Formats: sequence, structure tokens, C-alpha cells
Amino acid sequence: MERYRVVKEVGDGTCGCVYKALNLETNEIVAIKKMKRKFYFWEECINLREVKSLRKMNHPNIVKLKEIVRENHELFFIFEYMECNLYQIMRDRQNSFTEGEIRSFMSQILQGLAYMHKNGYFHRDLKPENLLVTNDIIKIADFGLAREVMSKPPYTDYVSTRWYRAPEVLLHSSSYTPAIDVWAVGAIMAELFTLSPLFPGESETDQIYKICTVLGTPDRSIWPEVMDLSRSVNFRFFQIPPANLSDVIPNASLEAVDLILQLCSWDPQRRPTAEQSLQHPFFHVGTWVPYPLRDPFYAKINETGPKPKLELNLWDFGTESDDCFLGLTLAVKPSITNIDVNDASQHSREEFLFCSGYQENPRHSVFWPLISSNGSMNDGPTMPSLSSSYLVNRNCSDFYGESKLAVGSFGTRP
Ligand SMILES: Nc1ncnc2c1ncn2[C@@H]1O[C@H](COP(=O)(O)OP(=O)(O)OP(=O)(O)O)[C@@H](O)[C@H]1O
Repeated sequence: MERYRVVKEVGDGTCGCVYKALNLETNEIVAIKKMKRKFYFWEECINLREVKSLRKMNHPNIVKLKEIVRENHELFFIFEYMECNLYQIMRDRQNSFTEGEIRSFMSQILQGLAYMHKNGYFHRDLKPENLLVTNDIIKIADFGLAREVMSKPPYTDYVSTRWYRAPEVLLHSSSYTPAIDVWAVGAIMAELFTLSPLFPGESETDQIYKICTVLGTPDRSIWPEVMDLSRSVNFRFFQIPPANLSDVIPNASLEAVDLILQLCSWDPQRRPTAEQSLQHPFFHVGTWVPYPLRDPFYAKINETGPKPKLELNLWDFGTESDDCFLGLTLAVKPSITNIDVNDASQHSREEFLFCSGYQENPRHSVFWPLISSNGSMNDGPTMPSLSSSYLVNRNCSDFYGESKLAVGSFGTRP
């Protein structure tokens, strides 16, 4: 370790102390995590979860493990150095983040998480302290509790910091899934808006109470396993109606609120995966709509009648909230009723976004590309919370009919 000179201590966690250090050979600034316990054999080191999982990860949003050194029975991890963690940034901030900044953080976190899940690991302790930031880049760190997705339950060891702990873990489910990371990301996203934790429970029971005050008490209809789980730990739920999340997070757009509600679904099976979450309209707000729907729509219009209104005026916004639900929706609010979807799938790789039932039941609204990027309409969605109305009616007139639908276009043109 004489190759390194410690500059200062930057963190003191449960398992180790983290130092900023200079690599004297390369002049590179690194972070050294010195583990608190002693390691007498290499095998112990190699079998550490942090080592096993991080060795396999290579992603711009996952902190890079550069080297492992064992010296005098002490173990050191050498990581790429990051300026600070997300908790420190939120703590020191006077003003809330802009939605654009939150979108950027969230998209990076979800990309890192999707990569990790795809590579067979889940993190189990996502929290702002474990999200490291340099400039505008955010990376997932601290794989001390990471577990292999394929490892066999029961998972009985301690998991995650209370405020970000998923309800199935709070109810001591022994077979939780990567969806626990998705819950934590939802709680973190809310915190990015308000700069204070969404569910700041003071004990495990208070944690469930805090979740109920926001999401309302769960029942069988929204989480089929809830009764069995609560009975098995002798837990009786408080009967509390849900809050309006837009009141709790007044600076969040409807898309943001909807994404948080989906990520923080009581039922882990209804949570989108990290990869699916990246398709949510929250990530496409402000995306440039390619000169709207020239083919096949434009061709149709020229043949059959009025041109779509591509310019927006203030008076184009109705009073119904779904009128401004998706900004980009409004760029194409034409009076077209006979769009040929088959044409669309053949000639265009643009994706149509379908939003079902937002107003009736925001909690269960679902967003999904109606046409996949390969143009096929037949690939059913895999999103568990998908409303049954999806693709029921393929008649295109229903795209723009009276139903509450939003259409956007954000794919790349071939
Ligand atoms: N690569 C890094 N660059 C800069 N700072 C880091 C780095 N890794 C960790 N830190 C700092 O050290 C803190 C603790 O690190 P880490 O979470 O890995 O330790 P831990 O002992 O596993 O903590 P925990 O108690 O959360 O399990 C982090 O919150 C962060 O502030």
C-alpha cells in the first residue's frame, strides 16, 4: 500500500473506512476502502459479495473497482474516486433540483441498476449515500450486500437502510426479488424533488405506517400476498387512505408522480423493472418530436383532409388535466381518426406511446410503446401492471378518440 498516499478520510461505513488517496505511481486520485475486519486468507476476500459482484460489473453508472490489496491481514479495495455522495448533495442544497436534473440522475441510476440486474445481481442497499456523484455523473456504489438474483431464498440477513426498505422486506418476506431495488429508487426519486425522505420511519412499524400515509393501506386487490405476509409476522395494518402524491411532491410533474407511484407499488410484481422504467414518459418529456409523424400520418392527411395542427397556442390547452399530461402529446393533436397502424409499423420505427386510464386510476395507469422499435405490434408487454385495455382495441380511431390516450413519438428514424 506504499504506492498510495492518503489525502483525507471521506467516509466511514459499517464495513469500512473510505479514504481519498493518491496513487504515487500514476498520479491518479483513487478511493481506498479499508475493511474493518481482518482477512487471514485470500479465499475469504475472493468470496466477499462486494468482490464477487463488482468484479463482474463494467458500466458507466457503477463505481469501478480497480484493485484489491491484502496486506498484513487487512483488506483494501481501490475504487475510482467520486467527489461526493447524493445524500451530501441533497443536504447541502438550498433549492430543489430541476426536473431535468432529476431526469438525468434517475436515468443514470436506472441504467446502472438495469445492467446490474441483467448481470444477475441485486444491490439490496440502495440509498442516497450509496450513489456517488462527480459533476453530473452518478454511480451506484457499495455492493457489500449485493446478492445474486439466482441465489436461493430464504434471504434472512439484514437488508437495506430502513427509509428505502421495500414493504416485502419490512414484512420479512424471505423470497424478495430485484424489485426491492426498484422500490428504493422510487423513494430516492421522490427525495430528489423534496430534498427530504419520502418514508422517514423511526422503527420498522413506523416505517410501514409512513408508507401507508402516502400510499394508503394495501389490500388484496393491490397486493395479493399482503395478508399472508402480515399474518406471518403478526402485523396489523393501519387503515389509512392514500395521500395525493402531487400534494406531497408539489414540484413534480404528473409524469414524475406517476413514475414514483409505479416504482413504489406495494406489490413487488407490479413494479416495473429498471429497464422498463426507462421507457416511462418521464424520460421522454421534452424530447424532440421528429417532424411529426410524416409517414404514415402525413401522407394520410394529405390524401384525406385537414392538416394536423403542429403549432401550439395557449388556447390549445383545454382545462382537462390530461390535455397537458404529456407535453409532447400536444404537438400532435390532429383531427385524424383513420391512421393506419400497419402502415406505421412498416414505414416508421417511431414508437407510439399508450397511456391507459391515468385519470380514473393514476396508480394503475400504464405507459408502454404500442409499437415496438422493430415495428411489431404483436409483442405483448411484459410490464406486470399493464392494464387489460392494452391492445384490446387495435382500431386506430381509438388512438385519438374520446379515450384518455397520449401519443408520443421518440424513436430514432431508420
Ligand atoms: N469510490 C468512492 N469515492 C469517493 N467516496 C466514496 C467512494 N466509495 C465510498 N465513498 C464514501 O464512503 C462512504 C461509505 O462507503 P461505503 O458505503 O462503500 O462503505 P460501507 O462501510 O459499506 O457503508 P455502509 O454503512 O453504507 O454499508 C460513502 O457513502 C461515500 O461517501
